Amino acid sequence: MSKPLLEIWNLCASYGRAQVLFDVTFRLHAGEVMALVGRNGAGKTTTLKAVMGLVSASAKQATFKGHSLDRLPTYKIARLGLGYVPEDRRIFTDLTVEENLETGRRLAGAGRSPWTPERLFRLFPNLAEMRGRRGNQMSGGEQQMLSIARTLMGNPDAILLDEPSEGIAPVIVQTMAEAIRAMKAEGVAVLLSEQNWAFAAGISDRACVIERGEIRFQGSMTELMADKALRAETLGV
Ligand SMILES: Nc1ncnc2c1ncn2[C@@H]1O[C@H](COP(=O)(O)OP(=O)(O)OP(=O)(O)O)[C@@H](O)[C@H]1O
Repeated sequence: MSKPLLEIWNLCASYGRAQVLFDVTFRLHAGEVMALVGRNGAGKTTTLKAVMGLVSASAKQATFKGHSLDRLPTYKIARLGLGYVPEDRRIFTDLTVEENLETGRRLAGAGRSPWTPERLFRLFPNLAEMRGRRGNQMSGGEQQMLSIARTLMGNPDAILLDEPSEGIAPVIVQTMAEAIRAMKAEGVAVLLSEQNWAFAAGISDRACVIERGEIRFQGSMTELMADKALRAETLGV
């Protein structure tokens, strides 16, 4: 397998005196979709935030494209090409879809074709139909897609998506799945934190199972699908 794009070892994090991540270790390879799955409160969001430097880690060894992330502030991590879409949809509600996309624009790395609004509208056809609409007139699912599209405007090599299917209508969940597959086809690696097992299983190549802040499994999605006992114990599915 190719050299990992993102590599995390022994990540530990606490809120006050309560430790919530214990030696979390995983790798994300270029062009793959990996699901970080686990029950409510297992530590998925904290893992993504700690990778991005938004939660301070008591121990962290992380590299992205060979650069150490250990002491970098969040904006520098993002500039290396690691995009992050939090659960709470960071869009500008007073701006239109097109204006929101412009706020995310950054130059693409050498040899890569940059994301443009037109390319993103092919990925998210429903955003194309509302390009002049303001964020505050969009549904939660539409805002979620805009948040992802805006992050792609920064031309990341990989993107961390926190629960993209949460609280959105089933028809939009399907569009979201197609968009994630298309992102992968365009060469963007995706680390997806998810509680929606069916959604994660349908689009991911590999999976990490996190339970009470510890990684219990890392392997192919096919392997995890076959391990009914582990799924029942750690995910309840
Ligand atoms: N700001 C905070 N202060 C204190 N404890 C927190 C904070 N955020 C999360 N926690 C706790 O840390 C643990 C891990 O939470 P985290 O949000 O990372 O889990 P999760 O797997 O993403 O769950 P969810 O799907 O509910 O977001 C939980 O026990 C949670 O209660």
